[in-house]
Amino acid sequence: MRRRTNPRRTAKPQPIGPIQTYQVEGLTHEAKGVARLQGKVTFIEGALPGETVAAQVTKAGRRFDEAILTQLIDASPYRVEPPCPHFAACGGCSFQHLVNEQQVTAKHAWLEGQLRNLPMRQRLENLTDAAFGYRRRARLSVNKVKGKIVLGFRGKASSEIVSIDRCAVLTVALQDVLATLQHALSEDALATHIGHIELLEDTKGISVVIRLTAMVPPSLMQSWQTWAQDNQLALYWQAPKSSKAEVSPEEMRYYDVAGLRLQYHPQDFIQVNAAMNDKMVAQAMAWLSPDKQDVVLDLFCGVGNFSLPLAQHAHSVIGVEVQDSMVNAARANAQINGLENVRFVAADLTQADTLQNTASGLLTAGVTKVLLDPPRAGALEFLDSIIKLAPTQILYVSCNASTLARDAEYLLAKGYRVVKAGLMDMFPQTSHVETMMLLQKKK
Ligand SMILES: C[S@@+](CC[C@H](N)C(=O)[O-])C[C@H]1O[C@@H](n2cnc3c(N)ncnc32)[C@H](O)[C@@H]1O
Ligand code: SF4
Repeated sequence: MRRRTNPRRTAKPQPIGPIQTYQVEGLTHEAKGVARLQGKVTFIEGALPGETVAAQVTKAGRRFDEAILTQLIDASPYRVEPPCPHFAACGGCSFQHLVNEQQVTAKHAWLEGQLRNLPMRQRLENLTDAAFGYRRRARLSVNKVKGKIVLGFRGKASSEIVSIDRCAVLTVALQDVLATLQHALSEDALATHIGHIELLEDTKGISVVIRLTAMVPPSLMQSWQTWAQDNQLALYWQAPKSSKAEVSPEEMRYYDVAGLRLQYHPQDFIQVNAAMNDKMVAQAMAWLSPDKQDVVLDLFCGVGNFSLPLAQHAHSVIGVEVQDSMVNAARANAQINGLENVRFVAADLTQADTLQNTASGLLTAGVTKVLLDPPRAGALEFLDSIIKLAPTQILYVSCNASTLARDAEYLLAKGYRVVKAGLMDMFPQTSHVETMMLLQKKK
């Protein structure tokens, strides 16, 4: 069977100019060294601040150039040998050549820049944990190249799949499963019928979700079921052309947070870094400090990762989430944990009237505090609906500092002030930056 060509496939950048010497002055949060040559800014892949490097331009723009490092002339004292042998080719990590503390320093400086227009009395805080072995969830692609099965991640310089046998950011148990899977897939008929494979580790154990691109004979599925049993793995299947929600069997997984047990299904969202999730939830409780007078609204609540810990302290909690499966899981989680002061609403928050329609109910409920954890696009569409509820405090958890800055500026104009904010290094070695910000209604 011919594989579809990927419309997003990108080619490896090619050098277009002479090799030149650069003094590197800065670092972007995407791990590109920043240098200037005759006044023009050049972003150099792989270069670090304080270094002298030889580099070659791959893309010349009007305002800046992009270049690749060809020779390290004088190295930074913070440069380290990347622990992962796949680092040069794999697109999963961008920072392994820089000692972890300096990665956090670079992300911190970048975040300060993003939030520069927001008056804040306190300095940004940093929340960190292990630099490797932290990922409890990973999605690997499968492809056949020149007759060989390739299981791995998309590449750094192109979207070709790079074969990965060990991945240093995965939990140790998932690293072992990956190695076993590589071996099992290499000669198996199933391999050509798989789009991607997801690995998950939680408190219950390890599961593997196989997304099929075509139906396969039941005998083949059965032999994989046996493989999974032999390796003490739970196996889930996603049928070809099915929606993300159609993953079978129905059997739920679970993870622990804040002394609670939370069920979820493998297609549901959970935070990828378990140790950082524990710290993040603890920080959210400490910053928002809900007490028995508080009615807390938890927007984008997933399976109740914040809502249920909040319900342990607050008078009551209302969680809002668009995915029915997660709302059902959240309701079950409240029951399992014996929390009767929390309810969950299934609603799409990007629809302007969602909160407005429920606003009268929420107003009667007397919401005092709001926690929101939106996707990258942020929350601008419904900030007015939140403001109408007049919460005394808003805790904003963000995976996109630029939409956070925009939304916080809006809240500032509407009578809130920023109490504090902090960087959460959820994904060390990568350029992702997560932020938590506490806003307070001015008296
Ligand atoms: C970043 S996750 C956070 C989930 C949860 N707070 C946690 O910590 O596990 C964002 C959540 O927002 C939900 N979501 C995305 N778009 C939404 C929308 N338009 N309305 C309501 N929920 C939405 C997603 O399904 C997902 O569960
Ligand atoms: S994602 Fe894994 S395999 Fe890829 S560079 Fe990072 S540690 Fe290595």
